[in-house]
Amino acid sequence: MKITESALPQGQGNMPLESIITNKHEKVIYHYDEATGLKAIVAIHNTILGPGLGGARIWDYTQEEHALVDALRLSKGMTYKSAVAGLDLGGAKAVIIGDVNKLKNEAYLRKYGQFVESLHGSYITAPDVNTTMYDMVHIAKETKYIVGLPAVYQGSGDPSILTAYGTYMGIKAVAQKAYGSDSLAGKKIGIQGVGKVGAMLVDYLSKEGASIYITDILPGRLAAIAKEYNVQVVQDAEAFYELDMDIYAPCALGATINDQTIAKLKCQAIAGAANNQLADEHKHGRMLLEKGMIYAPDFLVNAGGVINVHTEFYGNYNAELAHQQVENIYTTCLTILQQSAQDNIPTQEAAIRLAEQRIQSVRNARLA
Ligand SMILES: NC(=O)c1ccc[n+]([C@@H]2O[C@H](COP(=O)([O-])OP(=O)(O)OC[C@H]3O[C@@H](n4cnc5c(N)ncnc54)[C@H](O)[C@@H]3O)[C@@H](O)[C@H]2O)c1
Repeated sequence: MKITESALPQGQGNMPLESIITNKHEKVIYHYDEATGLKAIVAIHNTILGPGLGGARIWDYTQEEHALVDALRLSKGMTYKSAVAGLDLGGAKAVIIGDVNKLKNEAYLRKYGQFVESLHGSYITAPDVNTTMYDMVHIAKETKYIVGLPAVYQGSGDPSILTAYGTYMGIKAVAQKAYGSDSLAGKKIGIQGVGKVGAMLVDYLSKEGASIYITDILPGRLAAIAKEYNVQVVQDAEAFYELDMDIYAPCALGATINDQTIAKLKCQAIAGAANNQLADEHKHGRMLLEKGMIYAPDFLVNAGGVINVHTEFYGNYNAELAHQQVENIYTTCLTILQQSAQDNIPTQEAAIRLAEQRIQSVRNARLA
């Protein structure tokens, strides 16, 4: 089976189910509840470093196989994200199938919480597409294996704040590599998508004196940001790729780095918060390398959110510790960029290699 981009909320299309299944997931569980209409899949990819943590997304998939593919792919991504961020967490993801507007209510969320509880902590749930930190409050009535609650419930609150900070660190790291200095003063930076993360990124970049270009499909978002900050608004989404910018920061959708956009982009570097930026991880990672364009791996740059909830899971939420750990994205990113240059491999591959080495070394330490 092949799926197309439009079938998924975000991410890579044309990925055969068979190739994803060979990713060696530890466990995949399907749960159906007739009374509430809950249909959920939890995919646990790898728990060598710790319990599998990943968000729960609700999406009205046209076919249930698409949901399975999404769960398998995203849970594997979480394994790498946590491993490369140095967290004691494995990778997992929950995908809940259905129309969020028709189905989501307290009973539905509590039923989902019971399902999570039945997995005895091998999976820890969190907010994702169509699930908010306020939904977590209902889910938490049924399970202790949950993070991402609002601050008033002793949770870590809105993850976007640290995701934006991590993205800012990634941008500074690519600038250091490209220009020999991580100062962003005067650098032309294009932010695609000024939602929760993109808007906060504008704030960091404007404080550093960057020259900021923004685009978004929502004119209201553009107007709100332009009212508050000195930014150039680009209405034409396609023309955005051809801008004379130094750094491109994708903060909207996945798969925006593809055959068409690589041909148009003139920037020196790419670093942004969006998940699954490379339409084809191998092909487009290699194309960027060959074009001499520095690419900060997305799952490293946007790890601020999972770093934030990580400290919530292991005891009391510690904002200061989380902030420090997010700052480390800068150093890790430089290490990966260096490794990629040294071995002439795409940065995404260098990041995956680093994650796999860490998982393997911890596995070896346990066996020794
Ligand atoms: N929020 C987090 O903590 C977090 C963590 C990890 C990854 N991410 C990823 O970062 C990205 C941004 O997250 P967010 O929380 O800011 O989301 P958001 O929904 O608040 O913002 C996304 C913005 O992108 C805009 N957009 C959508 N399609 C677009 C297009 N074709 N061109 C230009 N703009 C477009 C939307 O209008 C919106 O303003 C997403 O890909 C998300 O999955 C977010």
